[in-house]
Amino acid sequence: MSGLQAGAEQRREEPSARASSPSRFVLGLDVGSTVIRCHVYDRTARVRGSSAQKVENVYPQPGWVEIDPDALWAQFVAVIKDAVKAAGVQMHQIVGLGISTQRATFITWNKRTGHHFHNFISWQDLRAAELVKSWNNSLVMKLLRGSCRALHFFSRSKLMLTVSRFHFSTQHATLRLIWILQNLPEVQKAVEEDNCCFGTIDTWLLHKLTKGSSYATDYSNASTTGLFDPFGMCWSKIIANVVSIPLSILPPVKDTSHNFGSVDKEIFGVPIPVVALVGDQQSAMFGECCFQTGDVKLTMGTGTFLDINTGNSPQHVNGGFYPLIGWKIGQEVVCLAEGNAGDTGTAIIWAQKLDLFTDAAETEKMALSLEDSEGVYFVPSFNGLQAPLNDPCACASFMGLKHSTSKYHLVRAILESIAFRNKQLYDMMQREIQIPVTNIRADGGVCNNAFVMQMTSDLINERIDRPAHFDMSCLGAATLAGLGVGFWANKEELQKLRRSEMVFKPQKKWQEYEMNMENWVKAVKRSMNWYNKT
Ligand SMILES: Nc1ncnc2c1ncn2[C@@H]1O[C@H](COP(=O)(O)OP(=O)(O)O)[C@@H](O)[C@H]1O
Ligand SMILES: O=P(O)(O)OC[C@H](O)CO
Repeated sequence: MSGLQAGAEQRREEPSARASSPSRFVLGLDVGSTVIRCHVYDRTARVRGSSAQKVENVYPQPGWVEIDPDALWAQFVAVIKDAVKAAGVQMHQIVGLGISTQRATFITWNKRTGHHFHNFISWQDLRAAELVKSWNNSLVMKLLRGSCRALHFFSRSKLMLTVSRFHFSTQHATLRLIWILQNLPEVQKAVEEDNCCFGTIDTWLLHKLTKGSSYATDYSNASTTGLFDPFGMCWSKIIANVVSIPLSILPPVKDTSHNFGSVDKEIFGVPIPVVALVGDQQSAMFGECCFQTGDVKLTMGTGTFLDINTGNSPQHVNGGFYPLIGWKIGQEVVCLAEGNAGDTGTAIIWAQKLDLFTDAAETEKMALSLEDSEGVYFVPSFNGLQAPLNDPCACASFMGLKHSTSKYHLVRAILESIAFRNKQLYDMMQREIQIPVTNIRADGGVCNNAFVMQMTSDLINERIDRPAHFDMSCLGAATLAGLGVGFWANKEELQKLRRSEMVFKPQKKWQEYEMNMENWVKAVKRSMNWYNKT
């Protein structure tokens, strides 16, 4: 959320909307990597009250990123109470709760006592980088890929093709979980005694909200762990067998919009039903009403996530874009292909901490006050480089610094790097996914920035629509929940409620950026494999 200066923020909204007050509401929550927020939505999908708090990541060692589950739980409960209060409504008026979460961040806990064994291990955490490298180069994986290639040749099975190209990544939960099992004997012991539960944030929040009576995840979250087979729509026996993760520690997978159980009465005074669990990118896709094949959304939050709706069957893996389940509602399954860049908002926050500016909103004017970055390039790689380069050992860097370089050039170079990464991801999507793009819609905190939005539109030569409210993960979770309890009738109704704030149209030709982008790519290449050299 832009302008979140203090630890917390509460907003009261739109008195005109209040006048026509319908008496029932749904809550949409987004547990992001930077911010945890809750909005109270009325039937017109207007926000009636909000609350947000900054997520405190813990960095116990370089490359390690964790979240304290007790702190997160306290914040989760607080933002719900504060948002409902800010909306001026009562808890009993809330008909359902939808929760969207950062994905593949996981925890394990003791099945009998409910106590967690360790902090959440974030999707940004790099502790498994060595494991990833050795597994990807292992004989087992080479044999697996080779035999699946042969099987695909005879069967034309998309699953076989996907496994033949499968590579682990640190963003998958799989090898971070293996790291935990190898390094925390207590967890390994619990697994052996059938006393260990694995959960991504959605599963663990559900466990807390229902005081241990519900244990589940949804298809969208499961499909992002790296342990799921989107073709069979179940946990992947192949991957689990290869790395020796017992399937018994994984939660049952349910529809995205589903009655997951009710919040224990002691928490909010009334038993609110939890009616949607959804991964944040899939949720943003739903909130943006990207319901048709070819619809694209570009989320620029902590990281950048570019997703395309690929219809009702998953695409096989081609290298950079990975197949995911968008959502499953009854018989309807919508699949996505996604590519991502790990460092977007993280670069803005880093620069802010260095006092290059005091508020992220200033960056736009700083960049626009210059003709160009004077040959300064930034490589956004605090968390390694994802596809198409896939290098967890790349470093973040500035190149081309001069005596004349000011903080304005540095800020412009950071913003340009976000747009260049967008272009790189968009080109990869076009190469790998043979589906014509219909609409492109942006969201996430960094889409506040008109400089980044315009430059991205120029670079990809497409119109990009920015919605009126861009907390799309909250809206997606709320609308998935609302559909589940009949608050809204169908997706057509949701489409009518969607409000666009601005459409960015290409203004400059790609050729005008070509040389700069080539230089930026050169800087990126020089930053690769850095941590192997030291
Ligand atoms: N005007 C802006 N220009 C650039 N970055 C911005 C702007 N407003 C907010 N941000 C950045 O957006 C990020 C937060 O985005 P958000 O979507 O809320 O994150 P997440 O959902 O990943 O927690 C922060 O890094 C913040 O600095
Ligand atoms: O926290 P966000 O919004 O950047 O999203 C994180 C992703 O869900 C990780 O897969």
